[in-house]
This record gives sequence, C-alpha cells and structure tokens, in this order.
Amino acid sequence: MQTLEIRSISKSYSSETKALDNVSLHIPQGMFGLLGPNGAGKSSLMRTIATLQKPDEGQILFGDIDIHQNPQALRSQLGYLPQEFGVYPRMSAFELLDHMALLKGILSRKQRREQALALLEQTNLYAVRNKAVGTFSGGMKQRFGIAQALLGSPRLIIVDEPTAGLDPQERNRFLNLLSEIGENVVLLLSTHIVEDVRELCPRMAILAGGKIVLQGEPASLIQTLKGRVWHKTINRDQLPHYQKTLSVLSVRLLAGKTQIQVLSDYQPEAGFTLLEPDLEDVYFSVLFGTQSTGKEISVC
Ligand SMILES: Nc1ncnc2c1ncn2[C@@H]1O[C@H](COP(=O)(O)OP(=O)(O)OP(=O)(O)O)[C@@H](O)[C@H]1O
Repeated sequence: MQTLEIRSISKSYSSETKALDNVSLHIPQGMFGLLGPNGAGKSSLMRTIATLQKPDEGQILFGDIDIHQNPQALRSQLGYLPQEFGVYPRMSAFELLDHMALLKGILSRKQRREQALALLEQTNLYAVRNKAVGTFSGGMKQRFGIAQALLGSPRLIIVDEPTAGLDPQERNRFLNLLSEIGENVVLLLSTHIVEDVRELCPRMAILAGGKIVLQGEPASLIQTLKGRVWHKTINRDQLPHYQKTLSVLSVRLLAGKTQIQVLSDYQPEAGFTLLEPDLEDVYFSVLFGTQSTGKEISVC
C-alpha cells in the first residue's frame, strides 16, 4: 500500500507571498480532503505534488519515490485534474481521451481505445462519446476531467476544487464517482466546500495562510466541539455587539431571522441553546482560532 508523505514543504512566489509554509502531511491510501479558503495555498500544494513546480524547501515521497528527484517516476503513476482544466472544444470526448492517452504514453491503439471507452462508460459519458467536448455542461466537463486523470491507472490522483460551480445533482454524481475511485488509490481532494470533505473523506486537513492548521478524522474533529457550539436567534442590529463580545462562528439567515452560532465552553447568556456540532463548525472555529492564535491542532 502506497502513501504520500509531505515533509516540511515551503514555497514562495515573491518575497511578500509565502504560499506554503512548512507543510507536512501523511496521506494514506483512500480519500484525503484538503480544505481551505481561497488563497490558502491548496493549488500551490497540488501543483507541487503534481511536480509542476518545485518547493523551495522540503521533500515529498510517494511510496519510495522522491518525487522531485525523480519526477518521471511519479508522473507515470499520477492522475491530475487541475482547477482550470482546458480542453480542445471541437474534439469529441472519445478523440480527446484517445489523444491524451497517447500523450500519457499508451502506444497501443487497441489499448487506448479500450481504456478510453471504459473510462467514458465509468464516468457516464459513453452516450455522448462522439459529441464535441466544448458542448458539454460544467458537470460533464468535470467528469471528462476525471476520465482523463484516470488514464493509465494512476496510483495517486489529485483533484483540485472539482465541484466548484456544479449544480447539486452533478456534484452528487461527481462525488459518487470520486468515492468509487478513491478506495484503491491515494486520492487527494482539494476544496473550499466543507460538505465535499464531510461526505467523502475518512481523513482531512485544513490549510490556512499556507500552513496546516488542523488534521485528523472528521468525526473526531467534530467530537472536540461537542458541548461548545451554541446558537441564538437575534435581531440583525445586535450582530455587531455579538461579533465584538463572542466567538461568532457563523451567521445564518433563516426565514428572515438572523441566527448566530457561537463557540463557547459555557452558555454565553440566556437564550443560547446547545447545537450538535458539524464539520462546518470545526472549519470556522479553526479559521477563527487561526486568526487569533495561529495554533495547529491535530486529532487522530
Ligand atoms: N503563480 C503565482 N505567482 C504569484 N503568486 C501566486 C501564484 N500562484 C499562487 N500565488 C499566491 O499564492 C497564494 C496561495 O495561492 P493558491 O492558488 O495556492 O491558493 P488556493 O488555496 O488554491 O486558492 P484558490 O482556491 O483561490 O485558488 C495566494 O496568495 C496567491 O495569490
């Protein structure tokens, strides 16, 4: 069983921006969720693992391959769906997949055809295999993106923000596809959507400001907030007061009313009731905590 070992990776693009700051992660077989807000450094980490850029410091091992010492060895086992996935819009799905298979080094025409058709079947695109990829919906394009990432049966699959912009039905379909694939490979899913991780990933980490600020199993992380998340319905004009005096994790508008969720070890005041915490509370509490303490939490 192969694992991905990220050891103290740092990457700067300029003297002002440290996109990755001493990132270390142990990623076993299965799905691993990397959650973080825009600008956290997720794509920088994905591109570094995909050997598209070198880190300034640190080392990444996939099994016993040092991926920056031997990028070719990694690339032959890698499937990558980048955040911006461009296609040749006029080519049909089958033609393009066949072409990409050739670029990936699958020289036998018969093998390419078999793999392309099997992957189009797996990603539910078989019926539209002869249609131009440029006519596909967002969800179909993302499924095509996964099909190309799976060419050559990779052992390490990286998908960067794959569900952004998909409608709920397509998102579900896409996540189901990922969970099927994720059982027998190392699959790294980068996202800013908390539900993607909650629904799919037995292990996860949160990246903020280029640093890993929390990692562990979603259920254990949620457990740490039990008895500490409170909610109350308030008047909208009271919000600044609560934001100033309490750790407000989130503000929701429900049927015209304003509901706040607050992190506190005790009931902050009358009218607050306890909530069953979820992964979103974990995420917001960590981002909130990072802004105030910058500490890393690890619950395994
Ligand atoms: N090629 C680049 N040149 C200069 N700065 C960059 C480059 N790529 C990323 N950055 C900067 O590095 C930081 C991390 O960006 P990155 O794209 O890795 O974050 P992200 O978590 O993927 O965010 P998003 O989801 O918005 O893409 C940001 O401050 C970004 O502006």
